[in-house]
Amino acid sequence: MTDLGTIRQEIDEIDRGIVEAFEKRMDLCRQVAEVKIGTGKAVLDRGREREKLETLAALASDEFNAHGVTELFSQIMAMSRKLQYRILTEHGKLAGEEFVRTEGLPSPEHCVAYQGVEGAYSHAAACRFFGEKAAVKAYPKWADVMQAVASGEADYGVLPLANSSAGMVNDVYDLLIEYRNYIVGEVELKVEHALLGLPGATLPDIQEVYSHPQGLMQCAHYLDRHPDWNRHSVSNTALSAKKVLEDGKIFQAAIASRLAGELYGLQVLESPVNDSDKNTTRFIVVCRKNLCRTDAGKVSICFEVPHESGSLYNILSHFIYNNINMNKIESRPIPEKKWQYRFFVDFDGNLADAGVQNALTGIRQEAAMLRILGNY
Ligand SMILES: O=C(O)C(=O)C[C@]1(C(=O)O)C=C[C@@H](O)C=C1
Repeated sequence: MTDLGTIRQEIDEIDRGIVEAFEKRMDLCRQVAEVKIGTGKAVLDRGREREKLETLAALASDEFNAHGVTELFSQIMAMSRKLQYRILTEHGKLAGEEFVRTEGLPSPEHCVAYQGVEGAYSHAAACRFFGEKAAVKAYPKWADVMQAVASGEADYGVLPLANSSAGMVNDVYDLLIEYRNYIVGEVELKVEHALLGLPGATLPDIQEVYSHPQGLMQCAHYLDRHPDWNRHSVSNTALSAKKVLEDGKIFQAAIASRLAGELYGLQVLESPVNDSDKNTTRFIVVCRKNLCRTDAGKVSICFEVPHESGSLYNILSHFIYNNINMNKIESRPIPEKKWQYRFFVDFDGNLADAGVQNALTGIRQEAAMLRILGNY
């Protein structure tokens, strides 16, 4: 039997040959990129790749190797594309060039929009980001906030995007696509809910509890310990406090902030009632203008991929290849395309970074849709 050392020597020699052939191939791909820049032809040519994979797989001696050859050459061609995107980027074909770079965000001229009523967590987030003196304006729905920003009625809008216990705020993700506003900032707020009742009410009086669905979700374990309480959703936590005051019923309680309790003259029956003491909501600040702070360190994008095997993997490979740290991925259904999804990804970086530009150039060409939602 041949010993391991001898076999390995032979493998090493073959591998050297593969590297040499790979480098020759990449040199040719460099030339392909120059031609494509000249002609404006897209880097990705699915037809050519499919044909190549079929031809090469047919050269293999058995099915196992045919599968291996398909895998190997898919990767080689993916590498070739990444090299070409880099060259495209070097030639100034930048993804994300539509953004206007700014040292700091301009102060609001008109107002900052938030959803709910005074005392809402979004109100607190707006004050945290823009300062207590900023002119804020409440709107009934999240879509109204987006619309006010899109129309210029408000300079900025503050919306909750995710909560550390209840997860993503689906509707706000969908609104980011529906409206062409940009994310220009973010603010995290530790959320501590209180159970609020009318002055004089006690815990045993309570039968009906009102809050925003997110508030109810974030206090689900606490509420489970009171199975006889009926839970009701309203459009905002602070609004639930207002409602309890206005209804004047001793058996009603709201789940909202202490501040909302103070504003609407309710008393704290129990606090905190959220299940996790780390309960934190991440709010985004949106603007109609495509502003990007020069020191921005996070990019948010949304993309759709063709409905075929491996397409998400291919898109994510652009982050790995360009050494980009992706810190969040979420998906939302595309209503017009049954069982298809759009993806929302956050990653570290600035649109001026070469790696970010390479990755976005690749994703722009290979995804069915790409939107850069913001760099902040
Ligand atoms: O032939 C091309 O057009 C290339 O860009 C080269 C190549 C390859 O590496 O073979 C790479 C990307 C295309 O999707 C198809 C093929």
